[in-house]
Amino acid sequence: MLEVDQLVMSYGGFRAVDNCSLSVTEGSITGLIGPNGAGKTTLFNLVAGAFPPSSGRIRYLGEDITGLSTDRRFHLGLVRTFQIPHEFHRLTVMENLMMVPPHQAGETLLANWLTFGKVRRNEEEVRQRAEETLAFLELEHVAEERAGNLSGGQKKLLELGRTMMTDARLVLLDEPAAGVNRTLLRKLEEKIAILNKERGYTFILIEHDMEMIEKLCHPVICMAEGRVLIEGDFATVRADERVLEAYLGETVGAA
Ligand SMILES: Nc1ncnc2c1ncn2[C@@H]1O[C@H](COP(=O)(O)OP(=O)(O)OP(=O)(O)O)[C@@H](O)[C@H]1O
Repeated sequence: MLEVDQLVMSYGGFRAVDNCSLSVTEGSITGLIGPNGAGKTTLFNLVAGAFPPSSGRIRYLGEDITGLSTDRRFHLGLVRTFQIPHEFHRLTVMENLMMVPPHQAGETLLANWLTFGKVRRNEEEVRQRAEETLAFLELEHVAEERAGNLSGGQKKLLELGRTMMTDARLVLLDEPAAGVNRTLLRKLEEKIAILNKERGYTFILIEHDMEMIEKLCHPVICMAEGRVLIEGDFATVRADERVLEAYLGETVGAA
């Protein structure tokens, strides 16, 4: 579904992504792990189209998308989970779902109000989809709550819900477990698994929570110093000496 070929991203002279090649199979939940600074988020940004690579190519569903804007990628179903923009904290959970923009880039309140005008034409359809999404995520009881008042875990579920308001095919999840309590974490894992199995979403998931990676991801790709160290099932990757060394290097560095 996705092929990253010899991607390079340099910041000044520093290569955050350094000749990175990997592929992602449709229908998988691919885990992307690696020590801090390995280049995982930079790789996500390149795949989502936040900025262009210094060199290398990205192919998605057989098409070279290296030069495509974020919007075009979004229309092809390549979606990075929506953060809830700051100004949306004052809006309710329901409004946050109903105002998912057709374009992710430049997500501003004004742009969304303009979009809302269009959305009103098929408001019933959108409302129905939002209600289904709320039911799926078990968030109906906070439908009229302001998004800013939600817990960390509820916000992550809402972010997933906002993705579900689009026609996503490949979803990039950046640290979904961060700041989420154990109970909601289990729910988040369950919902990701259902979206994958029953609704056909393919996921790439950056995560430091190894329990979540072990439960959900196959394969697991470990990056270090901007490139792929190893890819395989969780047990194989965890036991690989190069992976241990990469993480150990991080621990020693931090100490
Ligand atoms: N805008 C930037 N300017 C300069 N250097 C950057 C920039 N963004 C990232 N880097 C550097 O690139 C390297 C890779 O960063 P990146 O955030 O992609 O790593 P990561 O694997 O996602 O790390 P983490 O797990 O800590 O989020 C790091 O050394 C980081 O300091």
